[in-house]
Amino acid sequence: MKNTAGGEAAKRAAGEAAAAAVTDGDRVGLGTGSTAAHAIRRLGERVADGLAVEGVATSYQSRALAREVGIPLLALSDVGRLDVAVDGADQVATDANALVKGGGAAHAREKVVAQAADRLLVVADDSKLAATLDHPVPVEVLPDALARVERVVADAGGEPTLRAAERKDGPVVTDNGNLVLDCDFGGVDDPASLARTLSGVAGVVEHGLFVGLADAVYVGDADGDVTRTAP
Ligand SMILES: O=C[C@H](O)[C@H](O)[C@H](O)COP(=O)(O)O
Repeated sequence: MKNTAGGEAAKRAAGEAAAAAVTDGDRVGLGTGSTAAHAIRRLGERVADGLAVEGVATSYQSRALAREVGIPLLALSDVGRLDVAVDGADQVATDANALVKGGGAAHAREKVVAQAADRLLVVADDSKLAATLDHPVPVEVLPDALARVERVVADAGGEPTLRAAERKDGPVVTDNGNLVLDCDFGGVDDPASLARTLSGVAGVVEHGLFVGLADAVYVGDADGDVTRTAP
């Protein structure tokens, strides 16, 4: 669904619905990706109409978009608490309790923002829902720890693939200067347990399993309808 007109309508509907839940005076985490971008654009329109918010970007991309649409920005490094964050996901468990994120390699900053926010609003089109998470889990890795992390992931039953750059020879390098392993574990029956395992490995900067962080999930469909669910 990602590049279809229906997919785009679904993403827009979800993003704009979550942007409507931001209130005057909020400090807002601005997620990364094509769905969060719709929320950022809508927030920019609301700022132009007088909404007073301050944004904290999760990536180069979301910072550039927020500047373009006129959202005042604070640096993530200066902010310890946010009122709300709006962010996308690569896959969402139907019980809304666990997500896979990091398709754009922004999940480390996204998780800092998600944990800092009083409310995390997740936005997604309906193709992202899954009863069992089976999307490869992005793992951001210190370059020197690559071989070690690959080994641990394999021992845990995963198949790690170093993410390759497009239009550049070699690997993706994150905004933080690290590498990304996309780790295919098949179906993840216990996301919390896998999250603990990955977090315990030295050299793992952050992984893309977000467990128990979402406060609401806005799911859009091709007709532009949005369902809001909470775990
Ligand atoms: O690193 C990127 C983020 O986690 C994105 O929020 C995620 O990949 C979803 O992106 P999109 O809305 O473009 O599918």
